[in-house]
Amino acid sequence: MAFSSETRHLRNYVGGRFVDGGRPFDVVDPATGKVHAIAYEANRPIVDAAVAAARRAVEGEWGRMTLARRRSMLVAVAEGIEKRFDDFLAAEIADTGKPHGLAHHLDIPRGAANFRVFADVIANLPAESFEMDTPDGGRALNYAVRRPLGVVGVISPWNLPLLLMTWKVAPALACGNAVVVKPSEETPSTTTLLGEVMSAVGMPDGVFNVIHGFGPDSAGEFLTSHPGVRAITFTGETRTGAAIMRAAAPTVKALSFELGGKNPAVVFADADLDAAVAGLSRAVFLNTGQICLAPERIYVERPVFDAFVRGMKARAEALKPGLPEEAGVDFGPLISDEHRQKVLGYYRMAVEDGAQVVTGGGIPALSGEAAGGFFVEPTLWTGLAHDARVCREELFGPCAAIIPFDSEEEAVRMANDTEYGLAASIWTTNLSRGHRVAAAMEVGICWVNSWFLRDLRTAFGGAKLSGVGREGGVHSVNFYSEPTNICIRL
Ligand SMILES: NC(=O)c1ccc[n+]([C@@H]2O[C@H](COP(=O)([O-])OP(=O)(O)OC[C@H]3O[C@@H](n4cnc5c(N)ncnc54)[C@H](O)[C@@H]3O)[C@@H](O)[C@H]2O)c1
Ligand SMILES: O=C/C=C/C=C(\O)C(=O)O
Repeated sequence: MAFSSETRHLRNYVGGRFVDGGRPFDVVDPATGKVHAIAYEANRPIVDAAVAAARRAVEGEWGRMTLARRRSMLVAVAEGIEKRFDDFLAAEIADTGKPHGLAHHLDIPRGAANFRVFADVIANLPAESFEMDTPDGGRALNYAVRRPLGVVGVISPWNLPLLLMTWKVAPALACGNAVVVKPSEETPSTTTLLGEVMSAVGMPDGVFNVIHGFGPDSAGEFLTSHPGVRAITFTGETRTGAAIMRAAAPTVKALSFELGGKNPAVVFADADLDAAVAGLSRAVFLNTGQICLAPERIYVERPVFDAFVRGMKARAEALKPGLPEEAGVDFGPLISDEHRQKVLGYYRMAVEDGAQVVTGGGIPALSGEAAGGFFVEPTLWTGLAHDARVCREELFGPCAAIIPFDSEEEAVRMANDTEYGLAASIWTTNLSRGHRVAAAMEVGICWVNSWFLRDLRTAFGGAKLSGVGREGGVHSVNFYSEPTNICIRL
């Protein structure tokens, strides 16, 4: 599969080779609305074969490999991605329509970085150890060794396809597991390419498997209900997480979920306003708002409210929508027409609920190929009640409601008044306030005077309906392996 002009065929990757079979389905380029690839939906026998291949890998060469060798395989995968950087870039851009610069700076480099980081993390783990008295006056030593879980199912979304998939695959492999990955049906290309890289670097057969398809009654459900899979790691919508939990319950699998959000940002009057406008306009509009960490509610202290809104409006209106490779384009389409209809429905709902539309609210006028793409305008609202539906439900679009507040207490209360709890972003130059408000946020990740600044060793995940568990650094290791305590009478 060279990522050039012709329609690509994305096959399932099982036991170290691409296999025939499965019902074909179209993969659409959201920037043009045109089909650019055909993927093959894995049926139950293909999923069974993938799980069996993964099992054999864990029990075979991969399971017996030294840590040093396993780590060097992870580094080889990172290098393999870098070697085919342009192919990954073209594949990610074709699936998502995102601007070239964004995929170039974020998605593909992070795909490689995820493998390097976990090759390091796994080499630097302390072993737990406790010495104890025995009832007869002797001594015993306890220590724990980590063992892989076995076969791990990875289910990933479409917004940052390579980044979010490798964020799970890399630590799972670092811990000695084998994986069966089901990428989003909207964005199957980079995961398929990773299969080619795995073969090229000599990864043992079955360590990495790819099954394409959908959720219910398709590859996703076959995987999450499979008795041979010991754990499911999932990123996506909260209600999909609930469905996966049900499917996984009869075989009591370990679960790690990174789910939806309705993230708040809080801008205090003492903030560096230019920095807040620059930081939050990036946060709201990057990847066309399709980042789980993006704020969709911005609370602004009243004295700086008007100036903040003016600044955000100017930034929104300076964005240039268009085809990914077009010069100056920094704003891509939404992932699908279906998602666009959902976002536009919320745009209408905001107006019905009394919003003043500061900017946007519709579809940009584009000509040429981009006219067939799934674009919407970057959109900002004021005048919405804090409990309006647009302020409560995740839109996953390039938009935010901007709401004034008068006291720190009120800001904290409104920010936390949500069933989600993924991320928050606080803007202030008051050091004590920054620490205080950050610690009061009911979220998994809180940034102060920044957003989406990532140290991959830190805990990442969501509170409340935004997730189950934490990944990142040792937190990933704690999910993808389990300790066996060994107690030795001395
Ligand atoms: N918390 C995070 O780190 C994080 C990161 C990125 C995206 N997200 C969330 O992801 C959502 C957007 O992504 P999406 O639309 O691809 O999510 P989604 O839940 O629709 O799909 C995610 C994946 O789950 C699969 N799936 C769907 N139904 C399934 C089922 N019943 N059984 C098994 N698999 C099933 C899909 O095919 C896809 O691969 C947003 O809600 C966003 O907030 C969260
Ligand atoms: O859309 C969600 C973005 C999640 C980001 C990460 O999981 C990460 O940076 O590791």
